[in-house]
Amino acid sequence: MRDKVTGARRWVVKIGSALLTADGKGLDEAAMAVWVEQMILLRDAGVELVLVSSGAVAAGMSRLGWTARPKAVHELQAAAAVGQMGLVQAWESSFARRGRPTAQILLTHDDLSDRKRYLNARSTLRTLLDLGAIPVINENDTVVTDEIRFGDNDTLAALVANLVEADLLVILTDRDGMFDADPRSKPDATLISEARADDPALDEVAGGSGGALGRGGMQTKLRAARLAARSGAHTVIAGGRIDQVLTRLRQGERLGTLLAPERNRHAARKQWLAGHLQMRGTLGLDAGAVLALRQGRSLLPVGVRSVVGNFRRGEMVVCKGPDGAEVARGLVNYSALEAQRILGRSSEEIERLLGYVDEPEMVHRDNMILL
Ligand SMILES: Nc1ncnc2c1ncn2[C@@H]1O[C@H](COP(=O)(O)OP(=O)(O)O)[C@@H](O)[C@H]1O
Ligand SMILES: N[C@@H](CCC(=O)OP(=O)(O)O)C(=O)O
Repeated sequence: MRDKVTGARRWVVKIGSALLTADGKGLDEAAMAVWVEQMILLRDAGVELVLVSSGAVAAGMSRLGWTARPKAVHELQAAAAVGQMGLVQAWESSFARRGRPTAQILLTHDDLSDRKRYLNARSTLRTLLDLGAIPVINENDTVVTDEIRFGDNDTLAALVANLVEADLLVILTDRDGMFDADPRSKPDATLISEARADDPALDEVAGGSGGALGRGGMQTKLRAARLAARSGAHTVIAGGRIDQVLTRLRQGERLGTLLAPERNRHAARKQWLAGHLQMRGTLGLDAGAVLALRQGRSLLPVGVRSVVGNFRRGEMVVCKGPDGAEVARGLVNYSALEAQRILGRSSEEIERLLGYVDEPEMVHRDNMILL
């Protein structure tokens, strides 16, 4: 199963408060530099990386000289605002020393539930990845209210993994992975090396909550693995203090706990597409195209009769049959303008009509859900 780790091309790496703040004594910049070193090597080897970093509240507490985590929300938010400055400063300067730009992204729940903001966040993140920058993400703690908080960054990291369609979510924490019982209360607990994310037996073992600094504990990490699995990502929960942990994971070493999605990436992606993207337009199909789609084939321009809407390449469209009934939904390979020009034509004609060919299909079957 570790080939899923070695072969992963897009990683989301989440580093929790417990690790980042050297048990509450400010940011552990030496440890951060060691992770940066490894992330630089991964990035140079072609792995696209998104970093989800906690630690703003803990870093802020230390900068403000507070020893106990405050209870009042506005105090937590103030600490986060102070701490976030130090947090991004530390990541930025550490990556910059190795010539990699970083980009700060602070997200709230609304940013991921509102379709338009979701797509905006998605295209910005994709652009940053294309540019080779390392996005550093945290929750926008200063503006969230209790009801809409992610609260723990495990959940945020999983939603980010969905957002960028990551292959792998790596959750680094202060334990070596998920144990078959909370190691705080059972020191002889053993590490679970591999499991399926949806295994109900895991609910029992991940019962305890987080430590003094972190929020989630194993429960939110398990939930995160299940959320990430929805878009087909594997999750590794591993010890951030293990020597060269990221590099060794990449090399296939069986470190930490690997949680596998129940469906393969392909099937999971289709299911996830079904619920997550806004429809941008409609393609009207002829009867032959409807039949082809029902047989599991891709939609070719030749079977398209009409184009409605103003969509861009990569956006979601509805495919309707001659009777107006919805047949499928999928990500379209051509913009509405381009689609208008190639509809009813054979794929061989695309180049002559447009001057280039993106794909021979209007909608590829991998990016389509039949209804
Ligand atoms: N089954 C388990 N295996 C490992 N750790 C567990 C388990 N159940 C609870 N924990 C606790 O979860 C803690 C990690 O979560 P948390 O403190 O939220 O860290 P982070 O800041 O990295 O998110 C561990 O220190 C551990 O005490
Ligand atoms: N946004 C918060 C992170 C919340 C939190 O504690 O997360 P985690 O340590 O990952 O369980 C912060 O930066 O302090």
